[in-house]
Amino acid sequence: MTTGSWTPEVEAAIASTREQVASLHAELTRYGLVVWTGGNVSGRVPGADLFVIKPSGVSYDELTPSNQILCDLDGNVIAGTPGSERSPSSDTAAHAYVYRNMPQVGGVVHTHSTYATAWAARGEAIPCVITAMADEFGGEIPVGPFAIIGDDSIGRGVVATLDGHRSRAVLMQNHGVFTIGRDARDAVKAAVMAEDVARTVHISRQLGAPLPIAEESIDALFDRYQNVYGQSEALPRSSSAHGAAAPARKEVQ
Ligand SMILES: O=C(CO)[C@@H](O)[C@H](O)COP(=O)(O)O
Repeated sequence: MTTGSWTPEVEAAIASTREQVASLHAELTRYGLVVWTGGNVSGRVPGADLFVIKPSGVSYDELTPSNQILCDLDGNVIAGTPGSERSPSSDTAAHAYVYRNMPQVGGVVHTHSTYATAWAARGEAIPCVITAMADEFGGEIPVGPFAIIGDDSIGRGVVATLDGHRSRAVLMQNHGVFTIGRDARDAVKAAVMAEDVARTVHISRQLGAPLPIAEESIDALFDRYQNVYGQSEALPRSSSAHGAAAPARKEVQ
């Protein structure tokens, strides 16, 4: 365990990240991506070598900003901080490895969502056969290696698969989904959309052979969705029942 004292700006960033990570866990249950205490969300603290992650095995309806766990980028819990009396998520080493090796990533999510995990169990990438996949993932959702939980081997598999890949989601073989994003909300969106397209493509395959989309069309769809879709940053944002409108999308490399 390490301890720390920070500037008022970093303290504020820590508090804001705790709020965001705690509330985003409710999106995983809202969209049916997790059961019991499975899955987890983490968020990098802007301006600091820190991230916030859920406590291990704690019921989703008990998660609050103050019981999220603050860690350094080696996955060490910061002693004396709120929540530090509990053990962090069992995937903390994986999340930490991603943050250390993908500096552009601001959020990481893990689920065992049903359809995406069924594809992971077969070790098969989800082919890009619907425009929603081109929009969100810029192509297929790839498969990462089988890796046992508990050290950074899952994180190594996530980084090895996604670094330089347009997809923000990876199907870790025989395990489940890991997603990355520019922040925790973006990573949660990737997890929601990964399960949605996994279900659609699965159903399509039950009816017959889905038709591929030409690469140039995938590129055009991805570019439009990442750079044109939604509201410009300059326009006033309207909040919605689902929270503030998503900011203009930027591609996570
Ligand atoms: O995949 C696993 C367990 O096999 C974990 O990711 C759990 O799904 C969530 O663990 P905690 O975050 O509660 O420790």
